[in-house]
Amino acid sequence: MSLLELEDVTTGYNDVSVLHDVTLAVDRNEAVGVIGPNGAGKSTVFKTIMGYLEPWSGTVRYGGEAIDDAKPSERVKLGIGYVPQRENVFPKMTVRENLRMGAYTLDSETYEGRIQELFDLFPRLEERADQKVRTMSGGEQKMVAIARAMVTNPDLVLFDEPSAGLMPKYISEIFERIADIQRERETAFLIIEQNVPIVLEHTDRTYALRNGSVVADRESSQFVEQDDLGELYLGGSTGGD
Ligand SMILES: Nc1ncnc2c1ncn2[C@@H]1O[C@H](COP(=O)(O)OP(=O)(O)OP(=O)(O)O)[C@@H](O)[C@H]1O
Repeated sequence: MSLLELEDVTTGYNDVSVLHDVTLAVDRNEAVGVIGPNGAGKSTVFKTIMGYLEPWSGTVRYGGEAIDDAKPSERVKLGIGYVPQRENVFPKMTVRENLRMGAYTLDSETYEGRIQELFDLFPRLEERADQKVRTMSGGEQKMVAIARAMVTNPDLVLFDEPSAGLMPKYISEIFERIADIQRERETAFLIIEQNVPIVLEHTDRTYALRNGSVVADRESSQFVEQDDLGELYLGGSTGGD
């Protein structure tokens, strides 16, 4: 049984459908990428998983149970973490205060233990625990955003464009931390990326979306070997494989 499953999900905004029969799964401790051109529906997939959008048809299951009726906050309690692409930190607050904001569902004893575990995972954040986040580098701010999503000890983290706005060396560092988290916490990741080579290098499997449909679902290494990425991205292929 997969940790997360979307089965034949169709949804959209107002009366315009954006996703068409999207079927997607993430197993425990798996890193899965979602790629596709602008407007393909990647963020819409995330909004549907978090419960900000309801499926018009189809189902979202987590741990084998349908969660279509669960509010976003209930999905966080079930174990789904989310790192949005923008506005993912509180810039005027310190690192510690940002982590506290991620912990609103925890009692204070659990929270203190959790924070120490996170500081062990992100030593640079412990050194800067009392620094205001807006004074930190882009890479460090992204570390804060990941750590904040990890406070509730999720089994699955949705990560919207880890590489956005970062220099290459920070991008590598972010993906190394994701790999550390996977290794140490057995957390699964579902990652939207515009930086296709990076996501294919760092994930086990990847879905390609185009016009709201899944046009390919393969082991990430297979995308590189099959050499049809340009075609999938720019059009020409309409079927799955
Ligand atoms: N709140 C909204 N109201 C109406 N339409 C929307 C809304 N959000 C997204 N859309 C539309 O849904 C489609 C898919 O958008 P989505 O943001 O999911 O794509 P994306 O693949 O994440 O794109 P990008 O890579 O540019 O972020 C687009 O046509 C977009 O205009």
